[in-house]
Amino acid sequence: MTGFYDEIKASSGMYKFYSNGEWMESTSGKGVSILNPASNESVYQVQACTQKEVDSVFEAAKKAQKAWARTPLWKRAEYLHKVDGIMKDNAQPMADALMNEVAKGAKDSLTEVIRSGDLIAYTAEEGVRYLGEGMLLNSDSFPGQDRSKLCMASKVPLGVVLCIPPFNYPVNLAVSKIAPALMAGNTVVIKPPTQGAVAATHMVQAFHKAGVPPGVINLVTGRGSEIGDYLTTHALVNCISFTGGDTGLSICKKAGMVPIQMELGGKDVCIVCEDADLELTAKNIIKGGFSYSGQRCTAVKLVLVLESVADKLVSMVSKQVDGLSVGKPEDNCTITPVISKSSADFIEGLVKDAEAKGAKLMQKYRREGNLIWPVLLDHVTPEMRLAWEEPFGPVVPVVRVKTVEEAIDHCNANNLALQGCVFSRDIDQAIRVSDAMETGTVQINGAPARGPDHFPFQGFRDSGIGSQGIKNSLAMMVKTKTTVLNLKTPSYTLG
Ligand SMILES: NC(=O)c1ccc[n+]([C@@H]2O[C@H](COP(=O)([O-])OP(=O)(O)OC[C@H]3O[C@@H](n4cnc5c(N)ncnc54)[C@H](O)[C@@H]3O)[C@@H](O)[C@H]2O)c1
Repeated sequence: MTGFYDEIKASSGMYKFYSNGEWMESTSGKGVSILNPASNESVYQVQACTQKEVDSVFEAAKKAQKAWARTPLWKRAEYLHKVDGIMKDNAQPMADALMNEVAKGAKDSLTEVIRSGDLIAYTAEEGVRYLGEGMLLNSDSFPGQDRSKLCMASKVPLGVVLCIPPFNYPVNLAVSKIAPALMAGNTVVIKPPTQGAVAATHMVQAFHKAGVPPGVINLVTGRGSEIGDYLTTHALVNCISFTGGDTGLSICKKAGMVPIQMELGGKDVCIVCEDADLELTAKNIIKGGFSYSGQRCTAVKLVLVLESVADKLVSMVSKQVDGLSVGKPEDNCTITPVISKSSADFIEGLVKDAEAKGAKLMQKYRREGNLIWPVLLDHVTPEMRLAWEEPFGPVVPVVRVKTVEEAIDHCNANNLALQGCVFSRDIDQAIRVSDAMETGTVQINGAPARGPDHFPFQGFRDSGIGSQGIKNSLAMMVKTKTTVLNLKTPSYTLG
């Protein structure tokens, strides 16, 4: 009996890439090893695709696009609903891959797959309504015009969309690009992160099994640093949808005349006012700062607390940090090994810098391989790197401020401006602070979060271009086309 995922793997054990409806092995004969963050040992191998293979997937995507755009909207939605069901029915191996590649807790790995299915289904539902709507404009509303021109504005596909997700949500942040792109009549080429590539490969099998036509979805694997530039500057790319870190800034500089969607890094601040509910605040700092070891773009990455309540808050948060579970993703620990040795070294560098400059570590710093025990750092000052840089690890710095304005100024002085949050019992004050914070989203009395996935989601300044969230993502996957009907004589509807 053959299994659902059998064909995505070669007899050598290496995972295949997917081009024009077929699972294939690269002619390079080379693989890219994927290291398990817990052991730093190779756990999977994916194909190191060649530039010629990149060309062929783009050609397949381009060739398939017109026929896909001609497929009725309801039918595209039907395919996506089918993918949702198939993904959920075959979720466990995909979740296992996530656990092995990116050390995400077992339960959270499964949740990512299920949430991704939900996102696909919601996008199909929203897509049939949103994309089905156009606009009719009459010329006589503009000064000096009569009603002899009728303008029909409709939403048309962009063409081939290149989707590049990051390691921390390689399935969810892939489908958040793929589903709106496909609904809008585009075809896609996906380049998953190296760690996360096997989970993404499993995900593509759900599209294959749902009968999505050849060329509509394609997947290439290889090191971003090796084929990344070739992909993003490819002549057949019509849109780049990217989520990741600083790499996005350099992609923006190199990309040509194509729409770009960027969801980049964050330094999400948590402003704690004097009248905040400290129990609620502490709970949210723990959840926001430490879940998935702080490797979330929306993790709380800096607490800015008013001096008068700082001692109490720090003590409450610190007690809960002591109670966090640390260990293996298989055991559903909150704190698991961070993605790589270089990431662990980077985080350690930030902690050591802060310690050397006088920050008070509330927990003893401890590291074994890529596993870093959670640590809260009090008395962090603007001279320390941790006050500004994104650790992407289980490390939360606290800066004590004299006024709310000082906290707002710190927030706005950072080029990273994804999300932030403010805790206050006074809703007028909370709104005032929220309005003054120049970040893409501000949560009032709650931790930063991307979900639910239909909420608009965007970063300001170096944190992004464009707005995602299901409806906004659909809007970014189309361009406007207008058809103007010119009448020989003006015509007016009289009722
Ligand atoms: N704003 C958001 O929605 C959001 C969500 C999740 C993660 N992030 C950010 O992502 C970062 C962590 O993820 P990461 O380490 O995977 O980011 P990264 O920038 O290192 O990698 C992101 C993706 O880019 C690929 N890549 C690398 N070099 C490339 C190149 N030259 N051309 C094209 N692609 C290339 C990688 O293979 C990966 O798929 C953090 O900064 C985090 O804040 C942002």
